[in-house]
Amino acid sequence: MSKIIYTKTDEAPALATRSLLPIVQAFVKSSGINIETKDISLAARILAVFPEFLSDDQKVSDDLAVLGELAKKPEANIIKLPNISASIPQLKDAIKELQTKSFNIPDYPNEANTDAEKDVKSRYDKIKGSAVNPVLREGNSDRRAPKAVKNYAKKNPHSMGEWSKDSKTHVATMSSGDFAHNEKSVTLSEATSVKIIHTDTNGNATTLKDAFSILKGEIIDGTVMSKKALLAFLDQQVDDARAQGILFSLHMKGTMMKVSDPIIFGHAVKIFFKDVFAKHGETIEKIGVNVNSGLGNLLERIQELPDAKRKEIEADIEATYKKGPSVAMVNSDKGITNLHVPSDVIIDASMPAMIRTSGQMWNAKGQLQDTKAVIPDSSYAGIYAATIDFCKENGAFDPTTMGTVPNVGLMAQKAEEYGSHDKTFEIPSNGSVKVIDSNGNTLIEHHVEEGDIWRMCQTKDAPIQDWVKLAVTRARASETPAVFWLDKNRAHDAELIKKVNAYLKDHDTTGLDLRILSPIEATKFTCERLVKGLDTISVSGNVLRDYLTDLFPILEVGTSAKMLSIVPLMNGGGLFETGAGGSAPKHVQQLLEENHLRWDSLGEFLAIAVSLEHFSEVNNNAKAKILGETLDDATEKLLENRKGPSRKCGELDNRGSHFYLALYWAQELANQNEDEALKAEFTPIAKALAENEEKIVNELNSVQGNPTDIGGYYEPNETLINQVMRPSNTFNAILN
Ligand SMILES: NC(=O)C1=CN([C@@H]2O[C@H](COP(=O)(O)OP(=O)(O)OC[C@H]3O[C@@H](n4cnc5c(N)ncnc54)[C@H](OP(=O)(O)O)[C@@H]3O)[C@@H](O)[C@H]2O)C=CC1
Ligand SMILES: O=C(O)CCC(=O)C(=O)O
Ligand SMILES: [Mg+2]
Repeated sequence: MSKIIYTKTDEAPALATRSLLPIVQAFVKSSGINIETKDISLAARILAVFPEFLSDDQKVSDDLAVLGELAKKPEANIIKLPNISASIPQLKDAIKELQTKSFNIPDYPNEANTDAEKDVKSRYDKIKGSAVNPVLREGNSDRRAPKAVKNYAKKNPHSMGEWSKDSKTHVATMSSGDFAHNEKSVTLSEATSVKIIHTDTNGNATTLKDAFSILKGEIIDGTVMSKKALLAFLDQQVDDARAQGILFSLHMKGTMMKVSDPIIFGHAVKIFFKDVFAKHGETIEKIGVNVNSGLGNLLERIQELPDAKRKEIEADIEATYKKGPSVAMVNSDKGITNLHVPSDVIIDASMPAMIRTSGQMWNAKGQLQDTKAVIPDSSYAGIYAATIDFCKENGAFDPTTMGTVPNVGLMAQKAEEYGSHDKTFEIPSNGSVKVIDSNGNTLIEHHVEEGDIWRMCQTKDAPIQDWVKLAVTRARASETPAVFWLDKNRAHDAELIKKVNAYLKDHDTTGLDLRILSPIEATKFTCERLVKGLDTISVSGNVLRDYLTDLFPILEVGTSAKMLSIVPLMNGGGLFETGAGGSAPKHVQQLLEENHLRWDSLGEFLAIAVSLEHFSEVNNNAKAKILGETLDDATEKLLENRKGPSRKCGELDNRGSHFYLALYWAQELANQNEDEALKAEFTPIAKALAENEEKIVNELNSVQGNPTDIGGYYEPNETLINQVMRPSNTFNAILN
């Protein structure tokens, strides 16, 4: 029998699941709809790959692999909540927590020398970073703000910091030597296989990656980030931030770009603290500091040193801060800077948050200050620069009047940069890197130097065809202009543009406004329309999909959590992602400190509704359709009545908002006349929920205000977490 899969993930969304899922299961049970969970949390993914270290009752199945297979089948119907894309510090924390819970898994080897260590490290490296989404995304992305969400934001605008023409905030990006400028791109006219070979200046060749197959029509790119150019750029930016008296802030995607970006992050830490590294380099090396894991790793490792040496290093770090520039802070109370942990500042969320806050970030004193946003590679930095320039010129966007920017994103089958990590290499020595096909022809070649970061990306043809079709379908369905964000002067985009022009001919595009603009031009065009209240679809590649589906939603509706996020799978199934945001670690902290969860499950509500609709179509189940439609109506009512979670302790939180969803959903089901059985079932439930509203809300809100314990962070205790997330006996009894 076909079923809906609901994913168990991490942090705030996983907490919310413990409250929301029992409600949804209770509502759909009588309609022959089975909702099953699959555990793709970081903890479960770790346990799944180390069975031989676990006792039989500790072993877990590899649910991610199961879902990866399912995503390729027509019966797939998966609701995917955001999960942790773990940086090394997060991975190590999770390992430590599991070990204290008597899971006898191995440590993460900082350096792997023996075969056994290499094996352990390679298993962990597959779990690291963005390891879930790319496996499930067997389709392209269709993300937008539903009308009800947009209308709610217009009537209840979120705060927007003002912009001044004299703001010193700006984006700093490289003008040569980076990935954007060194890119070479080829479209394969026939299927082949390629290997990646490094040859040093003495002619010694090393295989970086053994032959792997490339499909006919596939686009492949190779490019390189010059270490020399990067270091010079970073050094210059530190000096310039100091001279201008603004914050230094680095914005990377260390999670999805899990090989390249931590290396770049490490270089930034070293350059920023160059006096410290110059003086103590040897000691730092000896105690095994991994600077790619951030300043946090250095501060942790020096605790092992004798007191005097440690204090000396700490004093030199202090001196660097004093000399300036000031660094943007993640948490000024705790002294955590942007350079502490690579996963604390993730560009898709961090840049829009800054733009929403007048282009300012927090300094060490806890005050907002103008900022230099350092985005080394220039491939996509220009969109933020253009948005910032637009705000300087025109002032902040106005959520009560601005239009909307839905996105159609090319992401299927690990498209573009986000699939490049297994083909990204930190170059060991000067020489060349070549991509060579099965006939021995060199397709791409770069001269490289020691420490450069070389990478290759792939984009398959079938996903491109599907993406063009999705763009035309969406432009037609919403009668909205659609812009392909592609730069004819960039090697990869030039190849893609040829395909877009060819595949657009497969569709009826009469009357549609479709254009191709460079990302910077597209930003200007879109922003100019936005302030006039006009909508524009962005049709973009994978990285811009990620950036744009946070940037515009955060400006328009305050958070990307409110987005409808559909992935029509290429083989006919449906993957319904919830929102476009992440796992919000700050929200867990608040729950632990004061038992208030401000996570908004709106994205989940929207995803469940479309999943039910998809289920009804595939299984010819009319009840599922009614459940989906009534759920959407309930969500709209919830927005109208402002029953979303508040940020403040003591007020309605995530759990309370779920109660209202249940109340309104039951009422909608009781009020519909299409299905008598559902009406009869939900009439008394709606009545009971309404009669007990005050009592239930009181039971849900009165638990707030005290610290709470869920018995773990990555692997919480099931009993405790369920108790915390379902504290109303009255509500639970009605659901049962
Ligand atoms: N699809 C996925 O699986 C994704 C996973 N991630 C992962 O999430 C983690 C955190 O990433 P980060 O970049 O900080 O992004 P987040 O989206 O988690 O956080 C940014 C901020 O957005 C707000 N926010 C996000 N979602 C919600 C929600 N549902 N309800 C209310 N507010 C929300 C919160 O603001 P405030 O605190 O002000 O309330 C939050 O602090 C990382 O591990 C990252 O890899 C990130 C993006 C997508
Ligand atoms: O997979 C991840 O790490 C995050 C994904 C993401 O940010 C997105 O797809 O919007
Ligand atoms: Mg994102």
